[in-house]
Amino acid sequence: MSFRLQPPAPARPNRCQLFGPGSRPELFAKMAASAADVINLDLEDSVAPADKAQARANITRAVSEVDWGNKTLSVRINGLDTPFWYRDVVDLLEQAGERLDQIMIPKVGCAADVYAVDALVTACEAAAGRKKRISLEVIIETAAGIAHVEEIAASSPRLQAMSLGAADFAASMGMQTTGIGGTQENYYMHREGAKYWSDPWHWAQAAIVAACRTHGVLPVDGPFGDFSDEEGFRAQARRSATLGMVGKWAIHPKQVALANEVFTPSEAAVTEAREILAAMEAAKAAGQGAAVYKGRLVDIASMRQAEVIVRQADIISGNR
Ligand SMILES: CC(=O)SCCNC(=O)CCNC(=O)[C@H](O)C(C)(C)COP(=O)(O)OP(=O)(O)OC[C@H]1O[C@@H](n2cnc3c(N)ncnc32)[C@H](O)[C@@H]1OP(=O)(O)O
Ligand SMILES: O=CC(=O)O
Ligand SMILES: [Mg+2]
Repeated sequence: MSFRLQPPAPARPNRCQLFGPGSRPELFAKMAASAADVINLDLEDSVAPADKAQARANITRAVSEVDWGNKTLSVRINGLDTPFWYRDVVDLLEQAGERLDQIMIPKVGCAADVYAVDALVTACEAAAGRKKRISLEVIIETAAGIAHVEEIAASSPRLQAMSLGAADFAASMGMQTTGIGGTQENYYMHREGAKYWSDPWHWAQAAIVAACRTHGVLPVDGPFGDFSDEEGFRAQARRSATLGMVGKWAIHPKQVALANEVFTPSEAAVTEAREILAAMEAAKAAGQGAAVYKGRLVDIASMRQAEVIVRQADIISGNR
């Protein structure tokens, strides 16, 4: 390990973030009753400009009126290039109840974007005498966002999570697709008459995971637009989990169970992780730094790998 240690990410479940437009308040109770760990009430792209004020009022009321249980309650504000975002922050902080946990900033392009929202949140919190410190999450969904991903991950002690927003990311990068996540028809290699599809989101996900893990932020995979394609969602989510992401968005309630399934370590994986830890404890007691587990090498690095899985399972079961 470097002299500068890697800080742990917040110890809270974040397997699924369920989105719903602020302009559809009839969905709020259904969202609250879902099995998602995080609720994202949206003021941004799922709300038409003419509906922004009403959506703000709907959300402000629902923060206190709906029973959100033990979910993380987050509101996605409008981007810093719009005339809406400051009013989103001020109204939420002045009028929404203490139940609000988090504000999501879309289309973040540099650390100063987070600094600006942090400064406004800090002033509003103090002026309104709010007791609970609001946390922040960001979406990386522009060319500038991915180019500055590391400084964004380091931007504020309030920052808890960072998502990849595949739709806006594709648009900003000039990618020739209207697909939101998943396999892209024209992204393949060709060999001996066969096509081998590759994953155009992989490199951005890996950059987000590295930035997040360096600075103790939760890395999250964003939307998968085709909610009728369950296997497509599973495949993308499994890849994200394997890369180190902790969860994925649901843009339809059908996707909540899929995300929870993929981002909850299986019983078999947890059992194996615990067995590796036990094998290594026995090896250490015998003065060894390495051991054989089921015919393969395990050493002290294997303990760190196993601890990732056990920690994730413990966070989800509420043991941490
Ligand atoms: C690229 C991005 O920025 S993604 C993030 C922003 N986008 C969003 O927030 C969109 C969120 N999703 C939605 O608005 C909707 O799910 C839509 C538009 C995709 C589909 O809406 P509908 O046509 O109403 O969906 P559908 O008819 O399949 O709904 C089935 C049931 O789930 C409910 N439902 C639909 N969406 C949601 C939701 N987001 N949360 C909770 N419940 C929902 C419906 O009310 C319906 O309930 P019922 O069985 O009691 O009648
Ligand atoms: O905001 C999300 C996206 O995919 O764009
Ligand atoms: Mg977006």
